[in-house]
Amino acid sequence: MYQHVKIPSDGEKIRISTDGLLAVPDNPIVPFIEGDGIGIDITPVMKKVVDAAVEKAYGGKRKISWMEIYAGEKATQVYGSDVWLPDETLQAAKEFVVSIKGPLTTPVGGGIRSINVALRQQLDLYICLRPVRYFSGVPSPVKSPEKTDMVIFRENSEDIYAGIEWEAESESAKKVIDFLVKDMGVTSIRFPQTSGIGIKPVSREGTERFVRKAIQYAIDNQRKSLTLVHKGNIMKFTEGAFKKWSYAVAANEFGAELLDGGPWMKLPQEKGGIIIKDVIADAFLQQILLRPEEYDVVATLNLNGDYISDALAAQVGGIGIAPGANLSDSVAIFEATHGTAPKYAGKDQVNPGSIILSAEMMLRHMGWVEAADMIIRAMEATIQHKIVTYDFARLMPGAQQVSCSAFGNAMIKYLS
Ligand SMILES: NC(=O)C1=CN([C@@H]2O[C@H](COP(=O)(O)OP(=O)(O)OC[C@H]3O[C@@H](n4cnc5c(N)ncnc54)[C@H](OP(=O)(O)O)[C@@H]3O)[C@@H](O)[C@H]2O)C=CC1
Ligand SMILES: O=C(O)CCC(=O)C(=O)O
Ligand SMILES: [Mg+2]
Repeated sequence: MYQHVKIPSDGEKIRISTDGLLAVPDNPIVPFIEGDGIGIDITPVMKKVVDAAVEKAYGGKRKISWMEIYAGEKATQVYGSDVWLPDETLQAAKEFVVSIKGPLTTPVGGGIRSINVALRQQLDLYICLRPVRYFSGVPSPVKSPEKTDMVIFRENSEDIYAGIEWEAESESAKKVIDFLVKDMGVTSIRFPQTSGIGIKPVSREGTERFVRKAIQYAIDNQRKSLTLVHKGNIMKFTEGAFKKWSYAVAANEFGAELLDGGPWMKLPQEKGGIIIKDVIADAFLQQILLRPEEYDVVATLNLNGDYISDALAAQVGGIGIAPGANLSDSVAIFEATHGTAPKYAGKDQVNPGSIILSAEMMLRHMGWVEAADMIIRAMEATIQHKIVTYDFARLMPGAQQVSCSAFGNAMIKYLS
């Protein structure tokens, strides 16, 4: 029973069958969170484009029944001023299996650090999957943006994002520092009286389940390489262990063998002969600009993945068209890489491309590939016709600058 969520009477649930595959009815109920800030602009446009693509692809045989669920500022209006992430939102995301969300503001002074992070942790959405590809015609700060074609696997449940930290000069921080100094023999806290403390948990189990999925993705999608991006030279038992455990999964579970004496590895030919390699995070950030064609699937921890997502998005035109998915072994929540961009909220101005492409990933995940393909073609055609929102128009001579909703309407016109 739901208190404020209205289940559409004309739809059916997506289910997970006994073999672990999705069973998607022709009229699935898909929960959506509108999102804060520019959520009010982009989410309705995304729904309109998706509905039009599904209608066109399946001639009315298939249709999504959208069901609104709440998080962020809208949840506080519906459920009460302290309720940023209602339990029934989590329940609906689990029960209806596939959802999509707009961006959510991090509440100032609330009990929750980030509602996005809380959603990922509470539903154990341990993979953040963010493909980065170039759409021809998009303005980019690099000379050959088409060379960037990567898929980021960002570990989504561990690392410094676990939110284990204590404020400087608090009783808790003092206690932890005392323990570190007296019981653990730590001598390297430079200013113990005034240090805040954060803890970075990275586990073998978390790494293994995550990198297993990333390698399988690389095999299933015929990718050339998988690069582990880490800062293991400095953080040996977290980032370094991530690298070590990941190579071990490649060897023990996928039969990878050392390449030229290692540490790089290669999967057997029947698994695509994919190269498994690693690079230190700072070097990676310069190499993606200098030689992006050398990187394909990228597997990395949470904080590195956050930085890398925005950096790579910029290379192909910015976070206006950067899609993503948060995945567990059962539940999926699709969302854009960008945030709530508050200064543009309600102005019908921003690029709805990120959430539309996130919905495209959702349709593909559901097996509705014809509608997904149509969305990709419509995005390509709209940009080719130089019909773009402000973010692209400011770097694109001769472009026709349109509003967020007009961009969606242009995409609908070019659905084919
Ligand atoms: N998953 C989520 O829900 C996320 C939520 N957040 C939250 O969002 C809030 C704001 O974060 P902030 O750091 O400003 O980052 P944002 O991603 O919200 O915005 C930063 C800048 O990116 C550009 N931008 C973002 N979205 C679009 C779009 N759709 N179209 C065109 N340009 C876009 C704008 O650049 P310009 O000004 O140059 O036009 C904008 O000012 C914070 O509360 C943060 O915690 C942040 C990231 C992810
Ligand atoms: O939750 C937030 O405020 C930030 C999330 C974020 O930056 C991301 O998912 O990339
Ligand atoms: Mg981010």
